[in-house]
Amino acid sequence: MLLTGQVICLVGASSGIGAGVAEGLYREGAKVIIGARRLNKLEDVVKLCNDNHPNSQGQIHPVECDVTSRESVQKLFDTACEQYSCSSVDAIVNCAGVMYFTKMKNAQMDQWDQTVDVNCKGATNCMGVAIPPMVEAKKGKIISITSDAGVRDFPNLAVYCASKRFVETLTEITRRELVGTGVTLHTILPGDVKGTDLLLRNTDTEAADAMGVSIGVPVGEGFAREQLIDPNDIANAVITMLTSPPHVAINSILIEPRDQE
Ligand SMILES: NC(=O)C1=CN([C@@H]2O[C@H](COP(=O)(O)OP(=O)(O)OC[C@H]3O[C@@H](n4cnc5c(N)ncnc54)[C@H](OP(=O)(O)O)[C@@H]3O)[C@@H](O)[C@H]2O)C=CC1
Ligand SMILES: CC(=O)[C@H](N)C(=O)O
Repeated sequence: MLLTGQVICLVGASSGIGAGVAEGLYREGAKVIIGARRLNKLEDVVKLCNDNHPNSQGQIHPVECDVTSRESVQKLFDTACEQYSCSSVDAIVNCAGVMYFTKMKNAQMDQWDQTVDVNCKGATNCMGVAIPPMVEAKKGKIISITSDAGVRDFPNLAVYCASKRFVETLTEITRRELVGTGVTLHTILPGDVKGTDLLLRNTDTEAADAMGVSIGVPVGEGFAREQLIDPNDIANAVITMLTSPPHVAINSILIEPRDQE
């Protein structure tokens, strides 16, 4: 097992990519605290990990967490330290995010607010909570799942693309600021990942139709292009970052379906 003994906080783990990353970390023997708002779905993830990997030396515990609240993120971090008897964690992985296709002329302002709150403020809350104890401990990795939208322009996703660029910029500047402290920052930029809940709450059918995607269904359903990557591919990218040799920092991984334009 590649991650035996590593203590890892994982937020946004109740479905999709985060649930897949949780399984990968557990499979590799990590001690994981998983967080999200839907506690019942987190409990399903714990059960799935135990059922699928009965011989793992890993541990996994669910904690209700809303990344838009700094107190809630602090509670999750503190729970990890108490549960696993440490003053900091080896890594925090942030998979929490929302994505809404919206045409700017349709002014879906509540969805824009939520995008900024979860994607941007969620990232600053994770960093604000994790960086001070990590610097004190002289070690720690902060991994944010952003998107290929962090480096590519997708029409009908202006606020989402901007939110992902925010996290890319935040990460790169913080990474440079913390050089020499032992704390490193990383992003994973996925293309389309199948089977996740990301499009379930979309409502702007005009924007979705313009992109040729179906909303209200798991990502991938109704896509013209069949080949997509899956959450386990992202889990493997996270594990690659967490297991690099000490003198190496894999700062970013852009990972897309081979045939995505
Ligand atoms: N699927 C894809 O094609 C791609 C996804 N991504 C990114 O990956 C990340 C995960 O998305 P994906 O797995 O696809 O979608 P899902 O909708 O399946 O997962 C989103 C996760 O974020 C959590 N979340 C949302 N709001 C909050 C909140 N306020 N506090 C805590 N957790 C929250 C959800 O949990 P809950 O609702 O229980 O709180 C859920 O666990 C997102 O950042 C997305 O932008 C990037 C590129 C491609
Ligand atoms: C821009 C995209 O559609 C990307 N696959 C994402 O979900 O972030």
